[in-house]
Amino acid sequence: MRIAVIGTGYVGLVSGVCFSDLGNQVVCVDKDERKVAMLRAGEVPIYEPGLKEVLVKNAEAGRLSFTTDLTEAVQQSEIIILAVGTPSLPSGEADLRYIEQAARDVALSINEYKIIMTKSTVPVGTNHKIKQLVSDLSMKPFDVVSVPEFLREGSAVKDTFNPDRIVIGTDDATAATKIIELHQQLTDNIIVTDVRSAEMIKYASNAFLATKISFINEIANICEKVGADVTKVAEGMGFDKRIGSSFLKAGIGYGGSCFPKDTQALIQIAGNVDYDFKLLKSVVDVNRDQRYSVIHKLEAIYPDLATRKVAVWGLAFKPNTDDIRDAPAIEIIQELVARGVKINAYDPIATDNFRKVVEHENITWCEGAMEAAAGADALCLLTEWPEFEKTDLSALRATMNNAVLIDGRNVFSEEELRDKSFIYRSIGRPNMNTHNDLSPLPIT
Ligand SMILES: NC(=O)c1ccc[n+]([C@@H]2O[C@H](COP(=O)([O-])OP(=O)(O)OC[C@H]3O[C@@H](n4cnc5c(N)ncnc54)[C@H](O)[C@@H]3O)[C@@H](O)[C@H]2O)c1
Ligand SMILES: O=c1ccn([C@@H]2O[C@H](COP(=O)(O)OP(=O)(O)O[C@H]3O[C@H](CO)[C@@H](O)[C@H](O)[C@H]3O)[C@@H](O)[C@H]2O)c(=O)[nH]1
Repeated sequence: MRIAVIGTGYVGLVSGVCFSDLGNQVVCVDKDERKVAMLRAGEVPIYEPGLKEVLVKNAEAGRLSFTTDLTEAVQQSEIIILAVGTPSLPSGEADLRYIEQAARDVALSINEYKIIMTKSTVPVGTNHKIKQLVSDLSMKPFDVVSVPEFLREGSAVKDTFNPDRIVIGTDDATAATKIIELHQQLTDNIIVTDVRSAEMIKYASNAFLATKISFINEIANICEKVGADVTKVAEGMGFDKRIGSSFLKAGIGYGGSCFPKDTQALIQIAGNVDYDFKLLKSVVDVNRDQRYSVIHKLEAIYPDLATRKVAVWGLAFKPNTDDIRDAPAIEIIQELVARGVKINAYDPIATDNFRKVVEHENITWCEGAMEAAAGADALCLLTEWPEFEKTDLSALRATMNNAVLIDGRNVFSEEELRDKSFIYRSIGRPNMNTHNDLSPLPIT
């Protein structure tokens, strides 16, 4: 099939690469000339493991190309995939200006029958609006199909080639057949629904996963007070197939370009039809508070926190990505800096992106983990990059001014820390937090 993908963010790029790898002819369109020039040169504008290899392979095979010329791309394709951003407005509602503009651009370019397949996450009813918008501008035949995307950053290639399911929302049987054909090599779990249900499946899925995270974070907070270990609690719960073990990792809360935005949007979608989504509002509140748990733990150790130097390991919202959109590290570092704390920050990949959003004279950007820890009064681990697990804790203790470790992602274990003389705080693991055997060094 001949496919045009509009937007070369995570979703557009990975979809384009996947469909070309399946033998289709794919052209990816972006209005950002810099991105298109990079992609044409075989460079990938985002850090996503495995993406570059498969992109270059398909580009060299002549199945995948990149352009800024939307009209030509649309005219030569049968299927047009909309994969542009739908960020949050200040109200929390999804900002539909990019998807509406892309739909208009497509409408003005249609020369013959097209299937417009929306992969962007859009509020319920948006695909009907897109249909209206296109038919207002074009007399040519077309169908609009909602195919929400479920990939995760950091494992986007694997997720796209091995999806748990494909959801196809359409009212048209012919379009459904064509889109099923496009995906049938990927999975047998293809669910065809009406358009509104497909749109809702995406929001409901993200809201449910966010709920699991806020739930386990609240359990963690109670564990700290009653003397239980949340990692054991989550393990014990996860063996129950009805609960499942995934998305039960307690920490400093969820971030990223999707959960914060999509939970807010669903609250708004509900509000627009006079439904007060109380549960999801609490999920969002819990998540906001959870980010501050790191600061509360620091304050409990250092009443004079403002005079201290704190190392931060991890700036990206999760490991294996350079994406810092709504990363918990942003709010945590901004709050510490506002209090006068000096920060040594380090991330293996995301520092350049982070500096575009947070810049302050009290922040020193470091090239390595040990460099960041040198002379610090405390170290906060905010992203569980694999390299942090391999830390030589004796060397870490020796380089820090005070051996205080706040582990926001429960990376280290009690065994590893025994006899290392750290004051150690993690999330929901009270035994370690009060363990006298750790013989903490006196704080200077
Ligand atoms: N990032 C994810 O992991 C993920 C996963 C599932 C779903 N989604 C959803 O997919 C959508 C895209 O997210 P993303 O993170 O991949 O995108 P992004 O915001 O990183 O990139 C969007 C791209 O679209 C381009 N663009 C915007 N308007 C255009 C137009 N009219 N013509 C050509 N190009 C245009 C922009 O220049 C940009 O490069 C969002 O709705 C998001 O919620 C994202
Ligand atoms: O047990 C867990 C799992 C995740 N997180 C955090 O949750 C956030 C999101 O993680 P993840 O879901 O792995 O990454 P995303 O790339 O944001 O993917 C989510 O958002 C995408 C965009 O909608 C969807 O496509 C995916 O299915 C959905 O998992 C990150 O900050 C994680 O640190 C936790 O705190 N605990």
